[in-house]
Amino acid sequence: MTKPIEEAYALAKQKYAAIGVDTDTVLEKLSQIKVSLQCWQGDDVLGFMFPDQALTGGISVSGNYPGKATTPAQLRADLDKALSLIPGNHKVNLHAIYVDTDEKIDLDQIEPKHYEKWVQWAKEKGLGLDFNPTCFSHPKSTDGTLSSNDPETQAFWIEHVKRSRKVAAYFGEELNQTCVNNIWIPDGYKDNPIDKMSPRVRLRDALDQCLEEKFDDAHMLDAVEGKLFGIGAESFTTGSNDFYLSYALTRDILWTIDAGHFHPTEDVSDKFTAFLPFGKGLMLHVSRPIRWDSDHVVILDEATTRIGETLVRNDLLDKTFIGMDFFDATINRVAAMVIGARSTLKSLLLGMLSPIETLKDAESTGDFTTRLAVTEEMKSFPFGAVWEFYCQQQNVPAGTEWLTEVKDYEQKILTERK
Ligand SMILES: C[C@H](O)[C@H](O)[C@@H](O)C(=O)CO
Ligand SMILES: [Mn+2]
Repeated sequence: MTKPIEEAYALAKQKYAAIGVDTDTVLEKLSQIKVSLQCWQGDDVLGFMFPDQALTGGISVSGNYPGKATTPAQLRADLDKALSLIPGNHKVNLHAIYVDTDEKIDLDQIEPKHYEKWVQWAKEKGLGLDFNPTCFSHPKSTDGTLSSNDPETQAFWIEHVKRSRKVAAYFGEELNQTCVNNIWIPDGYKDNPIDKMSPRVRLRDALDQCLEEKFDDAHMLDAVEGKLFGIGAESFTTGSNDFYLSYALTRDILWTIDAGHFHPTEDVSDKFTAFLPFGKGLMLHVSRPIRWDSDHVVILDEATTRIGETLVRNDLLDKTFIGMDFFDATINRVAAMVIGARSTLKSLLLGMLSPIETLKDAESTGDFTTRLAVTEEMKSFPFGAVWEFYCQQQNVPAGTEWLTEVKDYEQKILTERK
């Protein structure tokens, strides 16, 4: 422990204690939270199955920063580096295309054995894993996937999603913790469709087939991720947010809320308490949309802060799986992971460091003056001192020192990659 960090924490602790917040308890609580680090930030969403296939599905990565991972071993090394700079014990989120096998297989052939090395690594590092079927960047995804009106194409994707659920359940069993299997498809139309019903009925029925096999909730939970629009599907998204909200509620599965998948002025955090009185639980894709679903690296902006605050203030952490979803190739990809994860954790810490009961009391007695005054004053409380102490406690660099480590890694490892 460095002395200045300890001293600053001692002062901060007193200041928070004066308003009824016990910082030691807060840090203990924060250390229990897992965020799921999306592996696809490490290689621009290419994966190892068809790495030469262009990224499709209306999502896009910009930039060409040197050193992206091109093998599973490289990606794991990058994740190791990133995780060593993020306080706490977390999960890694894989897409199906991140197989680690010498076999030449297609998406409708994946099996748990193709991901064994990921599981072995996760066990060694004490990590959890999440999973996603990859319903894009594939020759069969150009005209729809699960909602395709071509029975052969649709059957291919149903098989892929069924197999993805088996892989997810295998992860959960092996790692003894829930693996979320998140289903997102890019199906939609560039221009106004005439028939808006049939694609959605096909999607509903296809999903019902995918979900037929039952798994233990302790190992695998299904989640469905809606979206407003994608590039090339601006007029109609089959798996829209309303569609999946209804689907998740009626099938008792998780609803995935991606921060970039709504109208820009919507407050995504406001959706948590609209869904959870009825729904099983949420999966979050914490992201940063700039004008569109641009998947910028998460920072501690107002939207992210509101996500953290809402989860904490409303006691939603037990029902919410927190993942991140961004991919930026204009900066060092390992740094991107670290920045996004640290910022997400900071939003949770900020939420925990408020005098929630005092604020709730003020609100329930109609004292909105106190509610506004205290929340504003909290913004200049010594949150940074608590964060730095937490980093130190968790044996990760407290401040920008982590960047020195990433720069060093870049020089020694990333720049050597072809
Ligand atoms: C890789 C994608 O981000 C992802 O699977 C999906 O979650 C999404 O957000 C598409 O916009
Ligand atoms: Mn997403």
